Amino acid sequence: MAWPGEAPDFRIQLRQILAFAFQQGLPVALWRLPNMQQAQLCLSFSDEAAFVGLTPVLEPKAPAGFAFFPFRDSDHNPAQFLPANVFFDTANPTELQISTALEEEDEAHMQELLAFLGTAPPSSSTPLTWHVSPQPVPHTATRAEYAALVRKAVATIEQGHLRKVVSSRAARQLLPVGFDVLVAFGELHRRYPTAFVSLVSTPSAGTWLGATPEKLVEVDEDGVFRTMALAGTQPLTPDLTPQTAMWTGKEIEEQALVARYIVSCFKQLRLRDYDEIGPRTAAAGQLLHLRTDFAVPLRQVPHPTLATDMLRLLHPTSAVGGMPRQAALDFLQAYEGYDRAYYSGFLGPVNMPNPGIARVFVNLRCLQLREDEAILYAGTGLTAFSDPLREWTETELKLATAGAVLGGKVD
Ligand SMILES: C=C(O[C@H]1C=CC=C(C(=O)O)[C@@H]1O)C(=O)O
Repeated sequence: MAWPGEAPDFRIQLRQILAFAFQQGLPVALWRLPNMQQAQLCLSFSDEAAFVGLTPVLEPKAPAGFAFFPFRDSDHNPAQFLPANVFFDTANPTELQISTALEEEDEAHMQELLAFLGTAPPSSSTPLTWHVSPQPVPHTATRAEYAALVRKAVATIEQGHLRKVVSSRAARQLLPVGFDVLVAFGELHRRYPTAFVSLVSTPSAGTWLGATPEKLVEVDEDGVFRTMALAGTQPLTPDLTPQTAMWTGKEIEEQALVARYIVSCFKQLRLRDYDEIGPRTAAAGQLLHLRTDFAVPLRQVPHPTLATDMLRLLHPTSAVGGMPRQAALDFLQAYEGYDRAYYSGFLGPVNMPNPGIARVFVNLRCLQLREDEAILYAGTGLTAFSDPLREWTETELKLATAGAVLGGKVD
């Protein structure tokens, strides 16, 4: 349908929809795909309807919406799938797409939304008061605590119980005066053109902003399935380019384990025909990573549910958990010492705007907004060769990606 009322400017329109979602306690997701200019938004008319508990189904007949999954599914951090009741694309700002399958109670929300948009002042200064998670602020590790965690992981690897584990930590930073969540989204959009940039806000999960470089599972408009093995990190300094970067044995091993895990998932599904390109060096903001890209043309393989099956097998990948997978997850549960919540979970649009297209990313380089502070998250892949101080420095570099929208130093 046509945008109700005056369609002043897509930024103001996004602000109006976000203001409505926040005032009404409704879930909302705003995202910008890698290498695209336009942003898209999905608004749901019910917080309860977003609770699904199951890994989303990615096939074309499955519901359309935005997946927002935690690292570890729990009552504190429920798996969510925001139904696409309303879809807005800044490429097409005179239109608002409303789902045809609305429940009776959703109709009332729809009328309220239309009335709100029809009468809201077209102002770029409407304040936005985002949803805040009901969960407590997580423990934030000191440098000494993080070093102890890295040493414990290295010892466990040396004893032969693990090959790799990805430890992580959270950090807190006060929001700058006048912080605006939509301006921050725009800043991530501008700074990180090749990332998946997102703002997800629901009453139960709180508000998350991020710019992730890691694709988990994609099915594109040509029916091609893609995933990637991303690991190994070094700063992108002025004297370096992706072509000239050199990698240590530690980083090569770390990334190879992730690639091998993806291949083992294909094997489990008895899929032999896949393209594998890499590893190559890829830039992500101010960092470089090693990356292997995998692709499968779904129209040429007898495996129509490959994307859903791979999503179930891959999450959490060894780029955020470790190898062997269960042993690494058990180690993190026992020793990491804080709740990752939606950091290193996954997120992205499914069958939206069109059926058959899904783009799901790992929630990295992200932060969670509280009333007056941000919680930032970052992790590092550990092998037998990891050094505690280097790993701490690497988390600082990673925290700075999303932290760039806060100004000042993150501790
Ligand atoms: C766990 C994170 O990054 C992963 C992805 C790329 C490189 C990584 C690394 O070098 O450790 C991590 O596996 C994070 O950004 O918090």
